[in-house]
Amino acid sequence: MSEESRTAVVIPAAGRGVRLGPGAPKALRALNGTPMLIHAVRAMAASRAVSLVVVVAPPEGAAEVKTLLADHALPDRTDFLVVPGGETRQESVKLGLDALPEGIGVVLVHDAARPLVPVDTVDGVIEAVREGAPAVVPALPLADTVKQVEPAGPDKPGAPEPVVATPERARLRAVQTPQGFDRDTLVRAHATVTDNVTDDASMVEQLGVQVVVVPGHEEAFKVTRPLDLVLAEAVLARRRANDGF
Ligand SMILES: Nc1ccn([C@@H]2O[C@H](COP(=O)(O)OP(=O)(O)OP(=O)(O)O)[C@@H](O)[C@H]2O)c(=O)n1
Ligand SMILES: C[C@](O)(CO)[C@H](O)COP(=O)(O)O
Repeated sequence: MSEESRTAVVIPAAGRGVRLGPGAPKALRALNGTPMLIHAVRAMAASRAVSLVVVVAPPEGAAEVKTLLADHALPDRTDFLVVPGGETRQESVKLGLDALPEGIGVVLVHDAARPLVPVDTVDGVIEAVREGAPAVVPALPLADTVKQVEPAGPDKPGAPEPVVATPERARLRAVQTPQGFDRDTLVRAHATVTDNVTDDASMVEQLGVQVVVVPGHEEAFKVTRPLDLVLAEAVLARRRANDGF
């Protein structure tokens, strides 16, 4: 592996988890007794291609996150850094990018809120970037039909919303993380794009750079609402049962 193709992962973990309900910051909440963040860090460090993981911690929680990383078994081949996060996911990712050392050529951005992504998905994204794609996102086809609506607005919750269009489902994909990038492309996107967007790949799209999709995985789902915790614990239980055979 050339020095320039060394791969780092930035894990934005500074969100509050409002949609999950009251409690600790989402990344620090437990899944089967282990913080979600530790599951996510292990999922990234499971890839032999990953040499550095930068965790972007809740702003007041960097010391706690450093202690968590020290207290849990993690692969020796991977280095870890912790930096405090920002007000938005975008700001947090930028703070993680700013902490990257020289010699990293490929950067993955992975939500702490997707703790169960399998290593094959991580490796698939890294491989596509190393083969020359500047921006790669894992994604799945949709199970539901999607409608574009005229949103009712926050002051009218539950009000009927007029449908504007029904995009052709076969052309849509639900995008996951880790999203992988050539480092210079992602740094340029974060230096250029000022709109608040919901993923890093759309910032790269705004530069006019081609983003490509590779297969995602059902277990890379994002823990967003309380029911997702139930699903995550069921996935962990199934993995444990399968390991037992
Ligand atoms: N200021 C922020 C906001 C979000 N994130 C991270 O971005 C990822 C995706 O965000 P999301 O699932 O929306 O997490 P929260 O912002 O915590 O959720 P909510 O919107 O329900 O508060 C999470 O790993 C979250 O920790 C972050 O690092 N910094
Ligand atoms: C980056 C992401 O996970 C891709 O699906 C998603 O856009 C994050 O959205 P969130 O609202 O910040 O959870």
